[in-house]
Amino acid sequence: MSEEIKEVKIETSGKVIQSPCGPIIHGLEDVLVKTTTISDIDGKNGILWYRGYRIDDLAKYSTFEEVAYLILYGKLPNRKELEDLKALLASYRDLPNDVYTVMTTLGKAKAHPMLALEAGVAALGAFDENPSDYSKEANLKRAVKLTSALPIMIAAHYRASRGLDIVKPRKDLSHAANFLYMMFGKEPDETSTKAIDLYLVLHIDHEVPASTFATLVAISTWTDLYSAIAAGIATLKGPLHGGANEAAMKQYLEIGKPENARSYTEKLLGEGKRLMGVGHRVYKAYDPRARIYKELVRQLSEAKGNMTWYRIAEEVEKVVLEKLASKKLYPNIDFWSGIAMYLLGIPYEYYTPIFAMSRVVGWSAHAIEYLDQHRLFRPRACYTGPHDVPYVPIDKRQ
Ligand SMILES: CC(=O)SCCNC(=O)CCNC(=O)[C@H](O)C(C)(C)COP(=O)(O)OP(=O)(O)OC[C@H]1O[C@@H](n2cnc3c(N)ncnc32)[C@H](O)[C@@H]1OP(=O)(O)O
Ligand SMILES: O=C([O-])CC(=O)C(=O)O
Repeated sequence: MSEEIKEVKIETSGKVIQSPCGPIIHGLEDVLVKTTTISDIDGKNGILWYRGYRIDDLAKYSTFEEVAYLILYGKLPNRKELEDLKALLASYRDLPNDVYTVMTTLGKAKAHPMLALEAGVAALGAFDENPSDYSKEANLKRAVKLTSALPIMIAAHYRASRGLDIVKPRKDLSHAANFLYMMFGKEPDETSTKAIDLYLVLHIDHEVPASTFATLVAISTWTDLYSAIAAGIATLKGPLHGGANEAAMKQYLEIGKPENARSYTEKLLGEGKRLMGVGHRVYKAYDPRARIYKELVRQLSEAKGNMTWYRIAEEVEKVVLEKLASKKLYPNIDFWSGIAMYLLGIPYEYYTPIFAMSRVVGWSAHAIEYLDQHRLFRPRACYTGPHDVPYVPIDKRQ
């Protein structure tokens, strides 16, 4: 590593590893990679803003379509702008037959739907009408197209995995209602639609988590938006990130009943293991999205007449607050979100895909924003192996 790089002074509040070449900011904690006007997090006080609006207000008053407009175009839409976006989303409610085939083939093969979604998004990219157009307008159109496409892909995978015929999308339903309609083949009730809609509002963007960074790294090479989104999906899948919603629900299923929750949680923590749906790199307070969605889960559980999963999570939460709050570890959104999906009859492997169905908007917005302040991401590693090792011909090697 050159002297010049060694001499760079790095100031960070994150964890630093001292290497022979200088400090390494472990996991890039608190490293700034871009400026943004899309979202902001106050991790100390547990506050999240989208384009300056508090998440609490948007969760209370806005639908997914409105918030998608806000994230993509930078302002809350007036009625006409909202209707135009809904019409555009509806106009894109279709997939090329070959993309359906990718999703149904992988569904029948019981491939994890996140893997299938990576493949589906890449396949959709192959059908782009004008792949050499990298303009902001073209990418915004692609972002809307992808937003319409992901729920269709997920529902097609789900139905094929259960040996069911696919249900084609309807243009007259909201984004959330159309998704449930394609999953279950009947128009959903208002409570179920609200549960999905709020889930989508709360997941739409979150500054630069691992998946958004993966999207940014990809787009920084001037690759296409589909490839960058596929990178985001690949990264979201992991249980330390979006995959935690699936992992948290599996924990609750293992616990089985509220009476088992305390001993299960204490045992797991006693063994030094991680509780899924707990902790966050940025929030050192209760995740504001978790606070909002917890209330929806409570209401949905009451409406469905099934309080078991809410009660289990509540018991686990008590232990977390007693034992982990001193380490500033609190439930995150994934702690609560899976329970709502479970109550809607959605199998747990689809919880992270539904996260992606929303986050595709944030990934796209960040990719488009980054292209305006673009520079290739290319960090360095500190090489700690030998140099100039004498070459030994294969027959003389030990
Ligand atoms: C939408 C989302 O992506 S939200 C995050 C979803 N992910 C999860 O819920 C998975 C569980 N949580 C975790 O693994 C972590 O909290 C992460 C990955 C989210 C963030 O972790 P980091 O900021 O990297 O914290 P780090 O790994 O350095 O952990 C700090 C300390 O907290 C502990 N810790 C962190 N999370 C947990 C947890 N879920 N359960 C128990 N202990 C935990 C670590 O063991 C470590 O303890 P130590 O200092 O005594 O060694
Ligand atoms: O911000 C993070 O690191 C993870 C997260 O909560 C999200 O992506 O929604």
